Amino acid sequence: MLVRTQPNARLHALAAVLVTFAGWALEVDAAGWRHLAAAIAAVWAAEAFNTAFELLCDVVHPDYHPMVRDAKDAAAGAVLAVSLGAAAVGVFTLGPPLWAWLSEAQAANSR
Ligand SMILES: Nc1ncnc2c1ncn2[C@@H]1O[C@H](COP(=O)(O)OP(=O)(O)OP(=O)(O)O)[C@@H](O)[C@H]1O
Repeated sequence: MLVRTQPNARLHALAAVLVTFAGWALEVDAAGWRHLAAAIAAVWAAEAFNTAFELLCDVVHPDYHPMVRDAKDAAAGAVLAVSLGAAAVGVFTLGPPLWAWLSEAQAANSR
């Protein structure tokens, strides 16, 4: 349902697939997989709660209300915060092996 109805969830799904592929290609170790899996799960959980909250708001108060606006904005902010944290986990987990792979490829090219 999330992927079908929420454009952001489709982006999260694409990011999860890309990160999983990168982790496999870069041979991330068990600790790295733990961090990546926790980050991906946290983003999906936040997205699911945000969607549930938006649907509830729309049922309880379909008309415009500044408090509904603020409540929805706060819930969307939570998704953004978790997504930024997940991006940082991705950079710190995939960055070093990616850097090592790029350096190796460059050294092999210059030989
Ligand atoms: N009933 C409402 N009253 C006031 N503002 C609202 C109301 N419904 C939505 N908004 C505003 O519009 C924004 C988008 O709300 P909507 O329910 O369309 O979520 P969405 O487009 O699925 O967003 P998201 O990207 O957070 O999933 C909210 O963050 C809020 O600022």
